[in-house]
Amino acid sequence: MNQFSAEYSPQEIHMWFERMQYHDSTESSIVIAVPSSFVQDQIEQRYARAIEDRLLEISGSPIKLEFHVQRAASSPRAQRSSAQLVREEQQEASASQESSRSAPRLSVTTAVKRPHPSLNQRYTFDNFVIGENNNFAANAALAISKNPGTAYNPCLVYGGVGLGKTHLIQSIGNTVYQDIDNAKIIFVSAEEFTNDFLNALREKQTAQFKNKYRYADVLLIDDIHFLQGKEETQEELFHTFNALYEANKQMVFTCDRPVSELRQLKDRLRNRFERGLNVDLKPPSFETRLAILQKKLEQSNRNIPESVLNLICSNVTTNVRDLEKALTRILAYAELVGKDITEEVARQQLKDIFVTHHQASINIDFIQRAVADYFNLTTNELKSKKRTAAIAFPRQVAMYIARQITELSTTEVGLEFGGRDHTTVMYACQKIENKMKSDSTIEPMVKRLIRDIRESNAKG
Ligand SMILES: Nc1ncnc2c1ncn2[C@@H]1O[C@H](COP(=O)(O)OP(=O)(O)OP(=O)(O)O)[C@@H](O)[C@H]1O
Repeated sequence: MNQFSAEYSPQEIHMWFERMQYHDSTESSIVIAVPSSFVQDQIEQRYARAIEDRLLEISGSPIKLEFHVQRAASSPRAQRSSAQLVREEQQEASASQESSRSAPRLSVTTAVKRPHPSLNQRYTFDNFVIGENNNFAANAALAISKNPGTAYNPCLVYGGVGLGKTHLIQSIGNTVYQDIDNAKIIFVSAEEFTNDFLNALREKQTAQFKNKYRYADVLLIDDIHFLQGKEETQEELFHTFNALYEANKQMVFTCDRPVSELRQLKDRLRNRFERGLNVDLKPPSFETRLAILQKKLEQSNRNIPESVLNLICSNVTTNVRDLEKALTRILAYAELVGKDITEEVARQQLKDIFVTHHQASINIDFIQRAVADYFNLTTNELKSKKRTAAIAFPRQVAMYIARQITELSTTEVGLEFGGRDHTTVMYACQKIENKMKSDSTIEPMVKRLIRDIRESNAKG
């Protein structure tokens, strides 16, 4: 390391080199122990190539640098949460940055930059309210943004409409963009990726296309369910995926359902998506909905009575975008018409948004009531934890019907049946499908129930 001291500042040596320890070696590699993935990533990006070049000079044969993350079990540092560690290391990194020379590849930056051209500046972690429905996904996204290309790669965030998927992956992009100089961040919807690819084919510019996507440091693709049935684009994404994965570049995708439920997706691409961390976003609880509205009010420096906030949160339950829409409308009304916002005004102005949400929930209520009546049970029994055959089978029928005639995902159906997991719903649907094949009485029964439910729903 002596030769390095002439080239690097004392701060850099203290910050990075003194945190490396010899761990192991083979003929062609040296394994270095480091205290965290973040340190590993930084060393890889800043110095690995220079160290490997120096090792080649000294030994005359290529020696690869490998890393082993080793946290001291008993140190107070090790007892802190990984999020705290990431934060601390990030702060230390920023502090040491001032005195470090500019790195040849990616390096941490402290200056606030101009917005990224394809990212919405509003989509940041600061603006994202974390509740029980999204804390796993939000913390994963936060960890990725501090340490791209390491622990959670690839990551797939899935969930229903308007629950914050785009907000979360763009927050990753915005954070990496602000924190790391020269990081090449690509955010596209799956539709844009497809169009880009088809244009490249048409214009015979596939080499440019490959250069664009296969040299990204962070690739963010929104709404991958759009790729269903698009075999050529899937094939191209498969190769893009492999190139980035091999190069330890971060990929994050979003989808409106678990990948296992995407029907027209090639297995090998599905396997790639499933290889990393898959996290879901559920609809927010009443308290989280309230916190989201309060945050939006705070940001716009406005205020509305608590009773109106409660009214909105009680009536808009499954979609944060609609929650925002309701708030925006009521604030605009107050400003343009100059009236105080009362519960009555809110009820009047938000009638259509409220009705849409009630209709969405009526379907599943109808289904549960109709199925419970048919089997002479109560809806509470259907939603209960009881697993006796007399209840389990009707519950599976109700779940199957819910999947057939509503837009709800398996995650959402699971929530409506006492907070069950989406895999339970998938299992139930499979079970009913099998029974319909093996027992000729089942299919007519399910079809009749579906017809009755549709008719009574139409009558209102
Ligand atoms: N937890 C949250 N805190 C604050 N705002 C949120 C939260 N979740 C969602 N939003 C806001 O709700 C709106 C919809 O979110 P977003 O577009 O990210 O949803 P989505 O899941 O990508 O929807 P879609 O499936 O329609 O693409 C955005 O304006 C976003 O900022």
